[in-house]
Amino acid sequence: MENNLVSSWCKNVKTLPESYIFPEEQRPGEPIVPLSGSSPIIDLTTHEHDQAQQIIKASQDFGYFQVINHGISETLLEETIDVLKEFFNMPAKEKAKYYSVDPNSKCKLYTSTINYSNEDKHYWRDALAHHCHPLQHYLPFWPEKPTRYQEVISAYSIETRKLITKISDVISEGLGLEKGYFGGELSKVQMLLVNYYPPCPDPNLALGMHSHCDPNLFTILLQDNVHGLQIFKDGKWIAVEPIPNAFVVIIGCQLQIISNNKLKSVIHRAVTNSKETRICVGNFVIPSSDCHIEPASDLVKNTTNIPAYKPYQYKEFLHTYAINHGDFEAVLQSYKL
Ligand SMILES: O=C(O)CCC(=O)C(=O)O
Ligand SMILES: [Fe+2]
Repeated sequence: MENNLVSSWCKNVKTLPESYIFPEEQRPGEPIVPLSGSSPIIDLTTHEHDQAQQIIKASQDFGYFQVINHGISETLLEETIDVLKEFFNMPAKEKAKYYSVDPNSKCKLYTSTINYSNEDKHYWRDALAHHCHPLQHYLPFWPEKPTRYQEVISAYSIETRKLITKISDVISEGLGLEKGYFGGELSKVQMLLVNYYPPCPDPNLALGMHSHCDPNLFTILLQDNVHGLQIFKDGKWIAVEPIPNAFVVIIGCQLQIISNNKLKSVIHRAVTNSKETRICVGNFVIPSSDCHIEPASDLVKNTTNIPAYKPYQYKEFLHTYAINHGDFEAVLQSYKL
C-alpha cells in the first residue's frame, strides 16, 4: 500500500490515472479571479489595537488572512520547506517506514486522505502528519530522516507555537475577551500536517484537496511560492496569492462557534498544477478532546446576542464532522440552538 504515495510514482506517468479524474462538476473549472488588492494582509509590527481590528474584519469578511512581519526568520522558513521537500523526495523504500493510515498512529504518512481505500476518487496529494506540542513528548515519533528533520522541525514548531499564541491573543482582544482566552485546553494540541502536491499531468481534471472547513480552532499555513490554495467566497473559488514568507491563517469551525458567528470559518480547497511541486505546511491549533466548547459567555450576555450554538465536547464535534464528511453546514446544524 505504501507504494500508492503520489510522490513515489508520479514521475513514471504521463497521463492522469482514471481514479484521479473527478466528475465534471467537481473539477477546478475556469481560471479563478484573484482577490487583487483586497486580499487581507496583516502586518504584525503595527499597533496591536489596529491588528486586532483588521484581523476581526478579515475573519468576518473572508474567514482567512495572511500575516507578514511575524518575526519568524526567513532562513528557518526556507529550511523548513527544504527539509520537508527532501523528506518527500526520499526513495519510496525509505518513505515506506512512515506509511500509516491508522488514525491513532503518532506519525502518519499517507496519500490522498486517510480513507484512501474507501475513496471513489483520489486526491493528487501526499501528507505527513504528527503532533508537535509539547515537543519532548512527540519528538521521538518523528521521522529520523532526512538527518536535519528533527532539528529544523523542532525549531519551526517552537517558533510557530509563539506565533499561534500571539495570533490567539490578538483575536481575543479583537473579540473583547480576556488575554489568554484561547490558551489552555482550547489550543492544547498542535499538529503539523504537511501537504505535498507533485506536478500533476492534468490539473484541470484533478484536485489536490477536497473542499472543506478546518474543524479545529484555527490553522496557520506556510505555502511555498506556488499557487494552489483557493477559498470559496460569494459563490466563487478565489485563489489565495502566495506571499513570500507569509503565513495564511484559516479560521476554523471552533472559532466560528466560540465567537457566536462573529468570525467565519472559510471553505477552502487545493488545486494542482502541471509544472511545479507545491508544498503547504499546516499547523493546526486544536482543542483537547475533552474540551468543553460553547459560545463565549461574554459574547452572549445580553438579549441582542443570544447563543447560536449549544455546548459540546470537542471529541463529539469531531465525530459529527467525520460522519458528515466535513460538510460544515450539516455539522453546524446539529449544534445550532
Ligand atoms: O494545501 C493547501 O493550501 C490547503 C491545506 C489545507 O487546507 C489543510 O491542510 O487543511
Ligand atoms: Fe484546510
